[in-house]
Amino acid sequence: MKLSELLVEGASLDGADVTVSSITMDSRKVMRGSLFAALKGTDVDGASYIPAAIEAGAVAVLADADTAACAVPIVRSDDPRRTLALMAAKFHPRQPSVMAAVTGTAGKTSVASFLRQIWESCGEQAAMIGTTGVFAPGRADYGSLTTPDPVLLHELLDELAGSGVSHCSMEASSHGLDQRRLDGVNLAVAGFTNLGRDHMDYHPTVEHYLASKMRLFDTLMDAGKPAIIYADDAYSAPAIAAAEAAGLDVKTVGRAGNFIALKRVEQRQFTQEAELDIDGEIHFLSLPMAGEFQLANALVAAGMAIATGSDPAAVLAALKRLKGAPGRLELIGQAGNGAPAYVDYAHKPEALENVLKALRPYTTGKLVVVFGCGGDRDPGKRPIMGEIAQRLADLVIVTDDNPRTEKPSSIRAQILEATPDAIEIGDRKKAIEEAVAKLEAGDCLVVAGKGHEEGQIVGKEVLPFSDHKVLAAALEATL
Ligand SMILES: CC(=O)N[C@H]1[C@@H](OP(=O)(O)OP(=O)(O)OC[C@H]2O[C@@H](n3ccc(=O)[nH]c3=O)[C@H](O)[C@@H]2O)O[C@H](CO)[C@@H](O)[C@@H]1O[C@H](C)C(=O)N[C@@H](C)C(=O)N[C@H](CCC(=O)O)C(=O)O
Ligand SMILES: Nc1ncnc2c1ncn2[C@@H]1O[C@H](COP(=O)(O)OP(=O)(O)OP(=O)(O)O)[C@@H](O)[C@H]1O
Ligand SMILES: N[C@H](CCC[C@H](N)C(=O)O)C(=O)O
Ligand SMILES: [Mg+2]
Repeated sequence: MKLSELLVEGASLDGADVTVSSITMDSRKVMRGSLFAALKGTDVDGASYIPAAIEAGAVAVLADADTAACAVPIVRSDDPRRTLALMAAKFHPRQPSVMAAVTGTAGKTSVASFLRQIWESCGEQAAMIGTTGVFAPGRADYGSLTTPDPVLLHELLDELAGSGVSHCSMEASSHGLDQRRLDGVNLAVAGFTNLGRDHMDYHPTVEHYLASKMRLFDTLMDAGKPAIIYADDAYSAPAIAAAEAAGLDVKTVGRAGNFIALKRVEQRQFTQEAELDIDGEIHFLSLPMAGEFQLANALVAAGMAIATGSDPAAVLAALKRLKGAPGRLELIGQAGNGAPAYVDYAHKPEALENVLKALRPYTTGKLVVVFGCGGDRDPGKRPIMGEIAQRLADLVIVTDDNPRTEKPSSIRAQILEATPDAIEIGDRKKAIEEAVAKLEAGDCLVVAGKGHEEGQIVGKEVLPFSDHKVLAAALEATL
């Protein structure tokens, strides 16, 4: 493709109009004919790799407006990340015709998964892109980033559209939004679940974190398009205000919802029965999963489906058959004495609090939690999560999550500061086995933090590890 055909608003070409055969933001992936996007990152400035990229065959460079001239044409931009995403969208032009993105601190993966399931059940060719991977008819790829980088994302959307996918849900992480990874995605609907403490290692303030999330509404959506907002969160009001200011068609769901109003909910151990008011009509819903937060996620997903044209009756029918996303309050099994054991992806304070509160009503004996915190991530959440576990569980086992490049024992020590009664077992497998061994009839166990993950990151290495497999084996041994 000619460079001039890839040019977008806000970018100008300094040099000849060459033919570009691929786009990349990583000098190590440059091939002959590539456009190399030199981006300022958190660790390094991509501009320092321009000579290496040209050496490797780059025929053009995309960079900051003030970048010095080099041996190849330069596309200059005041916002190179956005320009890169918009150029990638032109280079890979096809997208599923109905694209949906959901943001929020917790619930994105669940909403994206629920929305895909609803669409599928309504007969659509549906896909989802998120933390757990890419899922589409005949395709299940294990994931890495929640929101892929823009080049990969647009390539993927083009591929999905080409394979017949008409509907696609995706997660919009705050990193993804801030780094313009989703720019250029033609969104039909956007969703918001909630806002809590997360990624304070990346965002300087909560306001910055919220503003990053609100890019979904104020930059990525065209005025008049629907925004589905969960109404019962502490941050619902600012999210509604941001969406209204962007001229979106705001529809709210939840107890205070105007689009889908939750009138009543009765929790059972493995299901919940709800009454919903949609357009003045009361509908009964039996959701086949535990945890009121999952009902909140289901309402956001249902709202997004209805707002993009799905029939409300078909959507409600789909909700009755919904499956939880892998590793989200997932019941793995029961010990020989009947005590249930779950895996959950709670790796941030509000999530841990929610999951423990969701399980408490069905626990006649001890509520047992095994968890740790990831290394190279916000250390501030460690004692907060320790305090939550101390307050809401009866037996706490503090173990390792993904230590990454940090010393595992010091991560554990920061959690243990606030959970003095906890047992410390660094080895995650032993911790899970010990927890199962301590289960008595009436107890309930949740292994939190790693959810669907299939590896444990120690140093720079990913060692095979699955909470699901370890827990299932430990439970099996008690039968
Ligand atoms: C902190 C962060 O978000 N970093 C992301 C960011 O990297 P960066 O641009 O800051 O990278 P950098 O290392 O400073 O390099 C700057 C530039 O130089 C380039 N470079 C670097 C070295 C070289 O030899 N040649 C070269 O060209 C890099 O490709 C990059 O373009 O952009 C990259 C491309 O999109 C991402 O892969 C990378 O994600 C890292 C791996 C990561 O761990 N991110 C996590 C924190 C993340 O994004 N998480 C969110 C939220 C999770 C959730 O809550 O669900 C997610 O969406 O997954
Ligand atoms: N609506 C919600 N409110 C509060 N907590 C929730 C909600 N939904 C999910 N959780 C908790 O957060 C965990 C992660 O859920 P999910 O994967 O759906 O969210 P996410 O936003 O995609 O998270 P991540 O940013 O880590 O990918 C769940 O395992 C559960 O503990
Ligand atoms: N997408 C999140 C996942 C964290 C999962 C948790 N197990 C941890 O390692 O902290 C991140 O990269 O921050
Ligand atoms: Mg997710």
